[in-house]
Amino acid sequence: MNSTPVIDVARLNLTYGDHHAVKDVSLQVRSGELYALLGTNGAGKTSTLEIVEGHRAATSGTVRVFGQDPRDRRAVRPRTGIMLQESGFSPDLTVRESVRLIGKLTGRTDTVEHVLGIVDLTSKAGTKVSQLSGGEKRRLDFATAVYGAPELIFLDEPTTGLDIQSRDALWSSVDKLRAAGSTIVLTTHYLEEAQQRADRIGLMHRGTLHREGTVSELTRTLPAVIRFTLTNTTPALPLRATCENDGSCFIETHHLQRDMYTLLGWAQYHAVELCDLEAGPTRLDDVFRAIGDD
Ligand SMILES: Nc1ncnc2c1ncn2[C@@H]1O[C@H](COP(=O)(O)OP(=O)(O)OP(=O)(O)O)[C@@H](O)[C@H]1O
Repeated sequence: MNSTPVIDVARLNLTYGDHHAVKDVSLQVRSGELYALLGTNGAGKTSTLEIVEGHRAATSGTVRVFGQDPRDRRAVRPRTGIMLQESGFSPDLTVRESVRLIGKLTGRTDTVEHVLGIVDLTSKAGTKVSQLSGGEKRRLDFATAVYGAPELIFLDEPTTGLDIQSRDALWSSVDKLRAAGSTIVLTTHYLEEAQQRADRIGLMHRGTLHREGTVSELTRTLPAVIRFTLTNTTPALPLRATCENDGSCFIETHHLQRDMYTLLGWAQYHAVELCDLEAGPTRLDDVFRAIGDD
């Protein structure tokens, strides 16, 4: 990996009137990474990305993309693909015309047929944008963002409104772009997508970069959980558990494997059935839920 960051944000601040929307945010995205910028509603993700994308001026701080000021569109735009949350296509243009127009603006080389093939919209090439479904419009958005396989791609909630086949297809296209060296910046409220795919995650809350790290760095401070239901009276449990009147119990643990072994050994010995047994590592959802407790 190239050691010069693709994106370098230092002490970024943005105010809207009296509202301090982005507070002293510093982050770097390295070449080839998939960096997910996640956060609670109104945390400042879109505001931060709009500055990094060159759409908005910062109140203070510095932002460099490929070592350049992102407002220098000629230097940065040809190397960058952007899939915004809401598309800005002209409804009267056809799918083919939209891709051709936006493709030309990027200055990159590609063909309309190729990108429509990536998003499975070849059969809709002659259809007007106004006649596309919501999911098809999202796929068209993605097609224009990846036209010419840019070095840096921003994906803002890319899978919202997509069915499972289209989601899988989109992620497999992202995997191919990454294999070819593209750097990806993702925002999403589907945490499992970030958990599965992000190399690193920046977690924003109330304008600050609240936490940053790999999934395991973010989750390892929180316990894993074992859940089960007891239907009969049993001998005392071998571990500290929280149980409700209906018999449902959970155990929080930082030693999932060891404590599962203890629990299963106990259940086997006493012939206790652990109904609806589940055990899992800490998920990103839990990190989000813990934000308010920090
Ligand atoms: N143009 C604007 N003028 C004034 N305030 C704004 C403007 N855009 C955003 N805000 C405010 O700034 C804060 C950050 O908004 P932003 O859209 O960056 O958050 P976000 O993290 O993208 O949120 P979400 O997950 O809900 O999309 C919010 O409190 C929002 O109300």
